[in-house]
Amino acid sequence: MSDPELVVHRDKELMAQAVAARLITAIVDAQAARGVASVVLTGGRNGNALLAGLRASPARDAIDWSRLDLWWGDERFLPKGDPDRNDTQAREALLDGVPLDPARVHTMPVAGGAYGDDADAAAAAYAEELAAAAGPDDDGPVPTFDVLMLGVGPDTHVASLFPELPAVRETERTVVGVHGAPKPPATRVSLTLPAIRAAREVWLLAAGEDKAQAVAIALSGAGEMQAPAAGAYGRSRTLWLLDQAAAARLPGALEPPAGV
Ligand SMILES: O=C(O)[C@H](O)[C@@H](O)[C@H](O)[C@H](O)COP(=O)(O)O
Repeated sequence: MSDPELVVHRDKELMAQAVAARLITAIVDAQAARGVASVVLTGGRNGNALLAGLRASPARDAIDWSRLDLWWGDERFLPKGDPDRNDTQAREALLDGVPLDPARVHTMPVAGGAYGDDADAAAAAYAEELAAAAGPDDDGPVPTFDVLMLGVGPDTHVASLFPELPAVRETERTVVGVHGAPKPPATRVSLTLPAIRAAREVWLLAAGEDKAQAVAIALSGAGEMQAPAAGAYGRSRTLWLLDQAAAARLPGALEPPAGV
């Protein structure tokens, strides 16, 4: 478990550019160290904005796209190609524009596909895919992701782990079906906290004043059942990437130095 570190950017546009640059460096470093990099993508506006920023960056050519594994932290359980699916939005923002190896793009199952409308079966299949990718050096049935990104919701949810719903209490399974989510669509598939904590680095993204309270709660010692973002940490690094509006309500002791 690593303690949270905070980086506060002037606004959400600059934050997207800076996180894109940070992600390029992290991928290049992981490929240099281990040959292959693995990244877990997040849905949401900040996640999509940083992918678009990455696509626009000339430094993206430093990445060997054929040696990058992509996974998702959660998915809205909707049919293939649905514009509200996180993977559809990621493809539009970046993935369709770079030479990825399709076998390394691990999208979550679609509704109406092999698992019909059974989100629990879809989750179990994704758990198997993760287990198959885990090697002897990994601690359990999930690969050690290099970077796992999570957008933080205004209610402190991350991935599709919403406060007080059963998914946030899961301690065994690595992926679960989520039913009755307060943010549409109600049915989702999500990594659980134990799977999230398998990552080397967890990056939490929040921008805008509607996130300020959630950020303050999650970083002020709240429990993970009430504030799932508080339970999201990486093995070696937990990085909160914020804009000034989202950082505005942090208690004094947590406030980073001004002027970033
Ligand atoms: O499926 C989803 O809806 C997302 O994965 C969700 O967890 C998102 O990341 C947060 O709600 C933050 O979203 P924004 O960045 O749009 O505020």
